[in-house]
Amino acid sequence: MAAAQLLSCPSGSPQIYRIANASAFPPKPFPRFPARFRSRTLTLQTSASRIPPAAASSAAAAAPAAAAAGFRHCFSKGEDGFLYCEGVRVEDVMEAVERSPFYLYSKDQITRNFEAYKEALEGLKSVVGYAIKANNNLKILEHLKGLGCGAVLVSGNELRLALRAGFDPTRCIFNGNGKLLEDLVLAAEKGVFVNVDSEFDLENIVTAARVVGKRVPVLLRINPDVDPQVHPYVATGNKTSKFGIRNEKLQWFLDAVKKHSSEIDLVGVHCHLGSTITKVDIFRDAAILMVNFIDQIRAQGFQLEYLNIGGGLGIDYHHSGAVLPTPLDLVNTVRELVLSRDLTLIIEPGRSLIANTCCLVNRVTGVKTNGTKNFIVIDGSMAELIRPSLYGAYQHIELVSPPLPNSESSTFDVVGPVCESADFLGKDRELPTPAKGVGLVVHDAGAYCMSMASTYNLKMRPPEYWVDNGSVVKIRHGETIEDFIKFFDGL
Ligand SMILES: Cc1ncc(COP(=O)(O)O)c(C=O)c1O
Ligand SMILES: N[C@@H](CCCC[NH3+])C(=O)O
Repeated sequence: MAAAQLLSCPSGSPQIYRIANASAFPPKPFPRFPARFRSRTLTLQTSASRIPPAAASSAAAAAPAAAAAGFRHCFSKGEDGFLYCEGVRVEDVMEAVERSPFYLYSKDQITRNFEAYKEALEGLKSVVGYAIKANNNLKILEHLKGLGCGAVLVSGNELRLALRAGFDPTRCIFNGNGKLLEDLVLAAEKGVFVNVDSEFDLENIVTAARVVGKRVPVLLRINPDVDPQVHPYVATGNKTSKFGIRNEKLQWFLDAVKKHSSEIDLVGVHCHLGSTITKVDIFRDAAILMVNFIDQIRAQGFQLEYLNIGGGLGIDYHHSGAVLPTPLDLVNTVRELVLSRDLTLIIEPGRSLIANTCCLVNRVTGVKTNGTKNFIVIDGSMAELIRPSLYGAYQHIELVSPPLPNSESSTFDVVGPVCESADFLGKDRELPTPAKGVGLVVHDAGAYCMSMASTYNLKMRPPEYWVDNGSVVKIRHGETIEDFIKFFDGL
C-alpha cells in the first residue's frame, strides 16, 4: 500500500517523507494531512527500487525523434499501468501532498528543453529570452536563469519578478503594446532592451531615458503581416493585430529614432507572429521580411545588431506521435539569414520551454450522465486551467492509475465544479470509467495554465511541486481562503 511516512523532521528544515513501496490499487480515500504540514515545503523522497524502468524508457519511446532534442513526454505510463513523472508515481504524490488539484513539474525536463535551444543555437551569437508570461513561478525562473536564460517581459511586475529571480537585465527584453511610463523608467534604469510598439510608446521610452539620464537600447517591433495559422486569439503578427508597427510607418520611426539619438539607441528589429505555430516555414517567411528591413535600415547608417524573431513554437498537445518542429528546425530555417548579416539572434520561447514539463493533477469527484452525455467531474476546473474554455484548446487527459478490473471505457466530457458551461478540461474523451477519488491529469500544463489561473468561484490557486532528482519539492504554496480574506483587512 502506498503511504507517506515521516522519516525525519529536523526543526527548520523541510519535512522529509519516503513513499513506501507502492501497489496502490484500488485508490485510497482522500488523504488527510495534519494542518501543521500545510504551509511548509514538503520533500518526498522516493525509493529507487520502486521505479519501474519502463517508466523512463516508454517516455522516450513515445516520441523518439523529439527525444533526441529533449522534447519528449516526461510523464508516462509504467509497465504497471500507473503514471510516472521522472520515475515518481503521480498517485503517490497525490497521497502525500495536502490538496488537489496541484501542478506537478519535472525540473529535468525544463533543463532538457532549455538545453535543446542552447544546442540548436550553437555557432550563432544568440540570446534565449524566456517569455515569463508562460509561467512565472519564481523557482522556475531562478532555475532558467541559472541555466543561462534571459527573460522576455510584458509588464513592470514581470520585470520586477525577473530582477528578483536574478536575471541579468541586459539579457531582458521589455515587450508590449501598453507599457507604462513608470515601468519604462525602471527598464531604462536597469539597462533592459525595450521593443518599440507605437508612436506613443516611443515617446514614453524617450521620456523614461530622460528621467534616468541613460540611453535606452531599443528594437522596433515590426508587424510583418504573416499568417501564423493558429487560433485567432493567439495570432499577433498579422495586419489586424494590435501589436507592433506596420512597414508603411517604418520611415517615420527611423526619423524619430535619429531625432532622439541621445535618448535611444536602435539596436535591432523584433517580430512575434503568434503562438502554437507548428510549421517552421512560417518563421522563415517572417525572417526573410525582417532581414530585408534590417538591410534597409542599415543602409540609412544604423548599426543594427539584433534580429529578434519572437517565440511561438508549438508543441505536441495531442500526443499523437506527430513529429513537430524542434528548436533546431526553427533555428536552422533562419541560420543562414542571421550568419550572412553577422546578426545576434534573439529568440523568445515560452510554451516550447515549459508546457510539456508539467501536468495539472486532479481528483475525480464523481461520474454522471445526463442521458445524452457522460461527465467525469474533477476538482480542477477552468479556474486553474482555462485554455480549453478560452481557445477550445486540446490538452491530453489520462488517469493516473490503471482501470479497475472490468471497468468499461466510455466517451466523457471532463468537467470541473465551476458554475459555467464553459468549464471543461476536455470534450468527448475516451476514458475508462474512473472510481471516485482517482487521479486524472491534464498534460502539457506548464505554459499559460497556472499563469492564467483565477480565483473564480473562490477556487484558490493551486500549489506547485516539481520532481527534482527523485524528490518531490513544493515550489509554490497554494492560495487559501485566508489569503483572499486578507485583501479586505482594515478596510
Ligand atoms: C512578444 C512575445 N514573445 C514571446 C512570446 C512567447 O510565445 P510562445 O509561448 O508561443 O513561445 C509571446 C507570447 O505569445 C509574445 O507575445
Ligand atoms: N495564452 C495563450 C498564449 C498567448 C501567448 C501570448 N501572446 C495560450 O494559452 O495558448
